[in-house]
Amino acid sequence: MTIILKTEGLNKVYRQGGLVRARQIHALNEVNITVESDKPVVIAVVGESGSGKTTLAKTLLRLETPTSGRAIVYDSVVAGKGATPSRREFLGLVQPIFQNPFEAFSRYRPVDAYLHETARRVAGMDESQAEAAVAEALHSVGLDAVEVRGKYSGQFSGGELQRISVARALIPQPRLIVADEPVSMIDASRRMIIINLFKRLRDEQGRSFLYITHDLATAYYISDFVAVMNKGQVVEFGPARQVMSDPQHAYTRLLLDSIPTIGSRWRPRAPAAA
Ligand SMILES: Nc1ncnc2c1ncn2[C@@H]1O[C@H](COP(=O)(O)OP(=O)(O)OP(=O)(O)O)[C@@H](O)[C@H]1O
Repeated sequence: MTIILKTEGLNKVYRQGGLVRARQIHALNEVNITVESDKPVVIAVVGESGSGKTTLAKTLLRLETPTSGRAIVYDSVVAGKGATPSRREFLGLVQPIFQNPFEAFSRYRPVDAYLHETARRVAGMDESQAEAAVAEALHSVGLDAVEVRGKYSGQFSGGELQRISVARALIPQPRLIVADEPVSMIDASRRMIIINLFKRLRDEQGRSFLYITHDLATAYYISDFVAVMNKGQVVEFGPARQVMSDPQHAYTRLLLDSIPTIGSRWRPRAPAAA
């Protein structure tokens, strides 16, 4: 089996304030999760604001250095002690999708220029390979390269622009895509298009996803595994169905109960009286 994602004693401590009133924030506190599988998976990371989800994403994306511990993606140590891949190898292994697609693309540069740049610089393609890869990536997210060509971010809806972000992330053919709140800025009616796209890319292209969200309903719908975070710790981790339908930790139950309709449906019913 392949180690799709493993974190070993991952810690991230931020220091805030001056010398006198310095404060330590344990954004990640001994995070240990292991996902081994022969098939690509979607791993959801849920938890309330400030629980450490984004810090975990940033650590896996090498945007933050862990204070201690390490992270492994597809059998390769990507963060912490012993991290080996070069920047280019790393970008061919892990790619990000961020929350706000309007921030990912400048208003003054056509969006396809970003896709071409990724193909040339990250994937090392020549012009004609890049042209073909951009067209193929846009096609896999349901868009037509001819219709996207030369257009600016303001000419797309949030949902379309997020699909273009996904297309950009696909160009280097990464094994894992880290998506931090990828649908929270998108019109509610369009969110499922992105969520179903992740599912399709998992099943048809073999991409795995780390899906960070506040939204337990989509986490339940899409994910194979769920990690529940609270105050920098993973308080519950396991197969999605098990975690959501039979939560073991009080915090997970609290989280599920905070969405009454979903929580009541997911929680096991009390056994009927004999
Ligand atoms: N650069 C930083 N410097 C200091 N503290 C930080 C920094 N980044 C995050 N933190 C703190 O680390 C903790 C975890 O933050 P993080 O952004 O990972 O949480 P989150 O679960 O992603 O929250 P949200 O759902 O609101 O995005 C919070 O207490 C946050 O204030």
